[in-house]
Amino acid sequence: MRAILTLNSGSSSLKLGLFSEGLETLALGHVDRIGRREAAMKLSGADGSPLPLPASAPDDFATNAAALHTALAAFQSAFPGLEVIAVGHRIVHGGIDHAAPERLSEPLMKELAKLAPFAPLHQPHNLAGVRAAVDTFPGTPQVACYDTAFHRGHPFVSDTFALPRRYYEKGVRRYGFHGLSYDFINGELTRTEPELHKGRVIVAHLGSGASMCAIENGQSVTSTMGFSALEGLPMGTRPGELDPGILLYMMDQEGMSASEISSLLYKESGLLGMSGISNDMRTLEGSDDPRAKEAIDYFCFRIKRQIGAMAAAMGGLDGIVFTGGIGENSARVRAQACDGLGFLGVGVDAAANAENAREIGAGEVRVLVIPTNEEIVIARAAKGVLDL
Ligand SMILES: Nc1ncnc2c1ncn2[C@@H]1O[C@H](COP(=O)(O)OP(=O)(O)O)[C@@H](O)[C@H]1O
Ligand SMILES: CC(=O)OP(=O)(O)O
Ligand SMILES: [Mg+2]
Repeated sequence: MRAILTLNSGSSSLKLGLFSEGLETLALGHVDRIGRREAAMKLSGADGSPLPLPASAPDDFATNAAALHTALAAFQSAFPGLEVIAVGHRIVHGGIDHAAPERLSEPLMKELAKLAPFAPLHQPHNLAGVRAAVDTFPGTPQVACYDTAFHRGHPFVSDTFALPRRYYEKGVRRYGFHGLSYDFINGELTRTEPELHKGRVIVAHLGSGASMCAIENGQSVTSTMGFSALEGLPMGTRPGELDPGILLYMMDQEGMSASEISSLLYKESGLLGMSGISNDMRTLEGSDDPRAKEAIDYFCFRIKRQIGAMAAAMGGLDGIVFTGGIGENSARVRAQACDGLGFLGVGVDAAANAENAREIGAGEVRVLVIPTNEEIVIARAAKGVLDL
């Protein structure tokens, strides 16, 4: 069986997708906590039912490459005769120049590696995923799909910081991320909501990483994430928007090094840092600790602020789409983020919201819940680029 494989390698997780040449989903995989003893893999077939897992050995998930091999072995036993004809990769950062998916080559890998300092939690792992796939499938074409690409056409005011111009020239710009997810939602709106698609829509991608994007007539206007995946909304372990004076204070007064600050910002802040309990929204929602409530309140308040800001950026609002693990599943977050926005025409129907219904709005502004699918965007791009 000929298939397209998609990979999304994160710092401690690996997501895989297996698609037929006709782009039907054959299987999905998710490996969590790579490199830790509690590492775990979940595989599901086309209908979402779990696929059998092979017997596991201690080193199966020791590294990204090991996790990839383990997951592939499981796919191979579930689909005898599996032949991977292309591998598509989520590459978080495409920099200034890469605005469309493209075939990976050694020179391109070198160029993309130079962007690693811009996305230290993602880019090196994405590229390690490419290396592992090249080793596993020598000669098989590999395609890069950039998380930044969706935003490359946004206007200059959304692309720049108010720093001396030389930094802009050096690439210190607002890139924006989660573009594969926004691309998917945008495509769904084109297909199912053509009128709304022509209008002004805010998409809130709320997962472990979280961002929002204002999309007008299918084009990214502005996004909460900028230069790095740290800006904007608070996230599982990242703080989101922060006064840069705090970083100066940490360096000058607390004597913190760049790597200590980096660890604080990427791994110890956000929902985890605020609550002191967990980076996982489900756990926080299940907790009666007041710090869990405060962390959720802060998360929702920042989303609400951004809805107002983005509506202003577009001169009005026709729809809001919630997506990502939290956006798709947390009725509490959706309700709280939209609470008090009646002046914008935003309301939420409590019963529909509680059921995670597709349409949850109760005002003039459409409010939708649409599950994202970054994997299919990668598979489509691989097929398109390689003309399969
Ligand atoms: N039923 C639920 N209620 C609230 N939050 C949920 C629910 N299911 C998943 N989540 C949250 O979604 C987040 C993970 O989102 P996801 O998009 O899967 O992450 P990733 O960015 O790793 O792909 C976690 O905070 C998780 O708690
Ligand atoms: C860019 C980003 O934050 O990605 P993720 O949500 O996968 O962490
Ligand atoms: Mg994500």
